Amino acid sequence: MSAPQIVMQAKGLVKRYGQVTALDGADFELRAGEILAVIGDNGAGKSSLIKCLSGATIPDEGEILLDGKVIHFKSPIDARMSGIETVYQDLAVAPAMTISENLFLGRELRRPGLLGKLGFIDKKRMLSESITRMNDLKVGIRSMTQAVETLSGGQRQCVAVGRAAAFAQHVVIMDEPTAALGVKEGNMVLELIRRVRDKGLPVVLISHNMPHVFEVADRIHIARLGKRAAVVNPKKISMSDTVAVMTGAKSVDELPEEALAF
Ligand SMILES: Nc1ncnc2c1ncn2[C@@H]1O[C@H](COP(=O)(O)OP(=O)(O)OP(=O)(O)O)[C@@H](O)[C@H]1O
Repeated sequence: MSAPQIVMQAKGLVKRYGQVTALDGADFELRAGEILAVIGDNGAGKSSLIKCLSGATIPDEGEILLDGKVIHFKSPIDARMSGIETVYQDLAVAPAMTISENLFLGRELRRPGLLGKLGFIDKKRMLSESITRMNDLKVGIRSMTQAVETLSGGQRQCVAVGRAAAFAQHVVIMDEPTAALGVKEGNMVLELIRRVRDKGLPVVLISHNMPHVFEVADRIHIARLGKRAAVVNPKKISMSDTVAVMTGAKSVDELPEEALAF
């Protein structure tokens, strides 16, 4: 079998907040075409890891590589410019704006301006592009001119995920995208996450929801005490063994070799 293509990698990340060491030499590896779930107990360092990968925080030590090249993100804008889109837990959508306006929030399309000036916002083009991009991902929302506040929680989450997927060139990172959703809505978002992967974008999925993780993940990165404790294959390990490693009740050495997916 040929070696998997590594899209994003982190080696020995350290992040300290005063006395607290949130990341204590954490490694990370995202492969092309996969959904990589990142799980861990509260305080294991998941958010800190994701913040380093998405440019929201700068690690104190260690390095991050994109397509094999070392990168130094100084802000989330740097990460975005490199094709990494993040869907945050607190859903950065503007409720009173339409779906189309939300999709292009912060990157509005404009008509060419006169004398080199910035032109007016091109709502028509934004609308037609929104329809194309959302149809592409099969997000079944009838009208892109609907205000986001008229949507259900699951549909709003689909807009947030769809927005990230529509603009990401490299990687989509999602922080708890199915938290606070009902069963049907959660499934709708999981379906969309699969479509994002199948479109060719690798996905990093941070989640506490083990059934969801086992349903969609190709590999599971287990974070523990600021490190990567293991990467496991959800098809070869039980949920209870995964949780046992996550909580420290079981050591990685106790797992059968086939369960590991480093
Ligand atoms: N801005 C901060 N200031 C101080 N301590 C922080 C900060 N951010 C994180 N920490 C600490 O770093 C450790 C790791 O936190 P982090 O949020 O990365 O973990 P997590 O796995 O995402 O946890 P959770 O599942 O609870 O969100 C925790 O002990 C946390 O209290």
